[in-house]
Amino acid sequence: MFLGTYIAIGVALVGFAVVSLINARRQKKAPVGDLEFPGPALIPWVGRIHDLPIDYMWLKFKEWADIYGPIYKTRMLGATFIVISDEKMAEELLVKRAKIYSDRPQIRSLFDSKSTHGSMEYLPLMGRNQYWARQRKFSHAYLTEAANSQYRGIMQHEVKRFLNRLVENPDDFCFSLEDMASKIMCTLTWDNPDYSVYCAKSAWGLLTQMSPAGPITNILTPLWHLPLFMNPWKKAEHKRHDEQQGWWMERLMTVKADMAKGEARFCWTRQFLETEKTNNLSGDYEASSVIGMLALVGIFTIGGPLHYFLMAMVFHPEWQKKLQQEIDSACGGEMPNFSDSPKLPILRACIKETMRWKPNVPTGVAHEVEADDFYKGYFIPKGTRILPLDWAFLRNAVKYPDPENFRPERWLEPGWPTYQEPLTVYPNVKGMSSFGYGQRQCLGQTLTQDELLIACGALAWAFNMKKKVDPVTKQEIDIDVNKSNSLLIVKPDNFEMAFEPRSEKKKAEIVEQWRVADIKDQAERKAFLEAARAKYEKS
Ligand code: HEM
Repeated sequence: MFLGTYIAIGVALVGFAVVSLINARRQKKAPVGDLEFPGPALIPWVGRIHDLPIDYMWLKFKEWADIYGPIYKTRMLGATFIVISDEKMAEELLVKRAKIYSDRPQIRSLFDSKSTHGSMEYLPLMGRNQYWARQRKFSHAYLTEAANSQYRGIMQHEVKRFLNRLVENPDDFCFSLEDMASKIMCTLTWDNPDYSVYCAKSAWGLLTQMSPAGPITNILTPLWHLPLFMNPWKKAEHKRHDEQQGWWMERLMTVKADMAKGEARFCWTRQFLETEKTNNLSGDYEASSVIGMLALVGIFTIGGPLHYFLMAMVFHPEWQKKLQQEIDSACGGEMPNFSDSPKLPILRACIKETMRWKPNVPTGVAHEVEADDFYKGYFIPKGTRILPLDWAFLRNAVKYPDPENFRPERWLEPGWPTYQEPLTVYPNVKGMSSFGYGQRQCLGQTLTQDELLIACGALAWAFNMKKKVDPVTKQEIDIDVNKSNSLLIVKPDNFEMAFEPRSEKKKAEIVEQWRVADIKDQAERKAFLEAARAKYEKS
């Protein structure tokens, strides 16, 4: 870095510190007579940034919850956080008072993440504004409609490809697993699974950019305000942003061009373009963004539980066995289908317990408060960020005895606090605290539930999932279940394991099922195109 850059950084930091100190002095104090939230002692301006680790931040938040209680306050570089680790309290604030608890904080290292200035790009990060309201409605309609019709066939197709890839190249499973999730989303959005690799890369680019563990400018926020010519973070974000938006727009334009020739099959983009006049989005740019965003979200969210399900199976062969027995008897030897769900409580329990054991949004997603408020005698000023700490909710030993361990029986056996009947319906993952709260609750719950059911069911139907044996030392290769990234949405670090087809017959079946599915898909695409071209030529 140039000397000038260091000087500018220094000036920016000092300037920011002065402004923040002035703001801190001006900051609203709890009205006299009202309680101050408990919480760790705070250093002016810095708050607790000095001892809040970037890695596995949720563990520190939980540690503080164990000391300061289920609701406490902390500050980081000028922002006030209320951290909640009691589900009832989260509901009281984020659901019952959703009217003023549903905004989002600004993410420093994204341009206009809240869409305050009309960028309309990132639905989950938007403030509670008009763009958010209409995009939420739009996405909700698509995810619901898709649940009823389109995506189930797409999921089954991609799961068959995934199993075949595991037979052909088992060591590449971390890639093929995420690629499966990406292909499902790329087919739903643009009817083209070949976009999957780029789309997944783009998804992680955005997720990194918005996470506290991403660019330093999300923590040392003043650095973001350095002039562009000496600001590598802003330059990098310009590049990432422009590429991503350009790619999303290109996808929409490709579908539009195909539609003009009658060559576009069903996908969300075609659906948008057909109903453009009746839906209330502002046009192509906004539509390309909301659709592109859904594609990205469906990749980095579902990847986490899929990875952790594999780990759970490796470490709990007894549950793997029970699961395989359940699938074999309930599905008559076939790969599980959506309609088998009522007969597969053990599968649903293993999936739900995976999401409880290793929640993949462990800190929760922050809501920002839009007006001064009081809760249990405590003052919550406007602008406070509320963090529903999912890691703590799911480690509540009263609701989840033996919380550190993978115990699917807590969903299956009477006597456990979480047991619920009928087992044809429960357990299921919808409504888990992991999907958030109130007006901002996750829109992808049905899609998640269906994809996990089909993918995890297929894995248990097809393979014995085991530790891998090192070919040289002949020792089993260990897996560290506690190592992951520390982004807002978590997945474990790549690990090694083995996928042993449960029999030669099954192996042949996996290969054959994919061969047939692939031929059918290609034939359908070809027939559609030929029919469209014939029609076009006639007209
Ligand atoms: C394991 C899977 C998933 C988890 C754990 C998860 C979790 C979450 C969480 C915690 C939020 C924020 C809720 C809040 O602020 O209170 C959220 C929002 C959202 N999720 Fe998911 N999600 C998952 C999968 C999906 C999928 C597959 C999609 C769609 C393809 C999706 C679409 C969305 C959208 C659009 C929002 C923004 C809602 C808004 O801001 O109004 N999610 N999700």
